[in-house]
Amino acid sequence: MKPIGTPHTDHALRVLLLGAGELGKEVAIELQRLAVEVIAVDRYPGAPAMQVAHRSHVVDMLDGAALRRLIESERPDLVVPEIEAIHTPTLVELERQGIEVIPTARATRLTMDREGIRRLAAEELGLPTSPYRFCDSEAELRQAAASLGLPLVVKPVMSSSGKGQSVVRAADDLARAWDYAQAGGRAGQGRVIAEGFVDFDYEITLLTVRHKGGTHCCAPIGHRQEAGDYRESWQPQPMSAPAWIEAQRQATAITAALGGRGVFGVEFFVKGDAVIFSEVSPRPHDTGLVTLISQDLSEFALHVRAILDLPIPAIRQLGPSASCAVLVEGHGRAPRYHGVADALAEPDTQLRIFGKPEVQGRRRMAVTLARDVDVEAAKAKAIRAACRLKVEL
Ligand SMILES: Nc1ncnc2c1ncn2[C@@H]1O[C@H](COP(=O)(O)OP(=O)(O)OP(=O)(O)O)[C@@H](O)[C@H]1O
Ligand SMILES: NCC(=O)N[C@@H]1O[C@H](COP(=O)([O-])[O-])[C@@H](O)[C@H]1O
Ligand SMILES: [Mg+2]
Repeated sequence: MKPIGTPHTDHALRVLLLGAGELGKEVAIELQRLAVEVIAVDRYPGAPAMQVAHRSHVVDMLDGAALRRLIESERPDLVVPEIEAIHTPTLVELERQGIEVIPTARATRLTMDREGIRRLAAEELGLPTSPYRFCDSEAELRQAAASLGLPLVVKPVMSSSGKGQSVVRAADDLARAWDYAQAGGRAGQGRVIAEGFVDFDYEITLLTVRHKGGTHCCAPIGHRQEAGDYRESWQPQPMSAPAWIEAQRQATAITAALGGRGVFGVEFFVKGDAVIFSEVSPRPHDTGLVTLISQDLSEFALHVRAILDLPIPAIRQLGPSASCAVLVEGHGRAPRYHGVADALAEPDTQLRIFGKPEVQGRRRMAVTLARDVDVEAAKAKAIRAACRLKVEL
């Protein structure tokens, strides 16, 4: 890795962020603190990370030719994907030509497609997962339901944050689930995964950092999801000793198979001592926003240290903590935020407002963060803060 230089000069160390949402904004801030030049890219202007980057581009990252032109003109030292919806075959080609992709181009290709990561985890590494089938038509979905049984979770193979995802509890719902997945998938029509419903006690994200000194799993993050999107997360989630050991084993195995350096968000379902792999993000995870208040080095700071080949000698926990997503529904541009003072009135409370320029439907616009004597108290405090924030569209 060349040394850190001075932004806006020939000596700058330059990072290109593919995706400029709330997670990228925090990564950009951490890079800015070290005088790394940040170039933020997204599909729309005014995206959160663009607001704190040195410069930005609006590009359709699913367009391989446009992505190649952008990367070849910027010649960044590191390409850091922040979302899944990227033309990853182009990243694979560019990596062969010497462009460094975080964590690796192959990891971004495998994880942008639920089929790639599921086959790697279940079929190559033998990790326990929900039973599953891939289906290309409603008829195949019916066959999957007959063989796997109900309930089933149906998801487009290319989607995130629960888009196009639904739970089928009765055979009558299969047609609706198929249509919903077709409308909600990122690349339009296409393949779905049908997964047997896992009846878990709780679910976790294990933030796993691969860095020059080795691999480290952060304390487990518990979270609650609604409609496939996270609502609250907390750290640490209490776990039995065998489940904790098994989750770390699986997280180490899947991240080693993906390779490269950086933070991964490894998602598991836990039932008793049984740990079932769900999926993994080869980048900071939304449920990991809680680490902005729970750790001395947040997942964003850890990602930056890992990708710049800097040491991570210790990660300190600051106390039981929680985050609460602020979802806004409606239609409007340039929202205004009321009740910020009320939201921040209690001790050990923080807020991040992402600065997204508009809402069309439902969108996560902010997150509240809280620390308290235990995770239940922290969660209640984060929810109270979120309720006090009023977003005017
Ligand atoms: N097979 C399953 N059994 C039970 N619950 C499930 C199953 N699959 C998904 N879920 C629930 O739906 C949530 C979202 O699923 P998943 O993580 O696969 O979607 P996603 O769109 O990739 O979300 P994100 O991008 O936010 O991680 C899970 O966290 C879990 O709560
Ligand atoms: N679960 C994935 C996730 O949380 N991704 C985060 O949401 C942004 C997109 O938000 P938007 O849909 O509001 O533009 C992404 O850019 C990323 O920061
Ligand atoms: Mg998920």
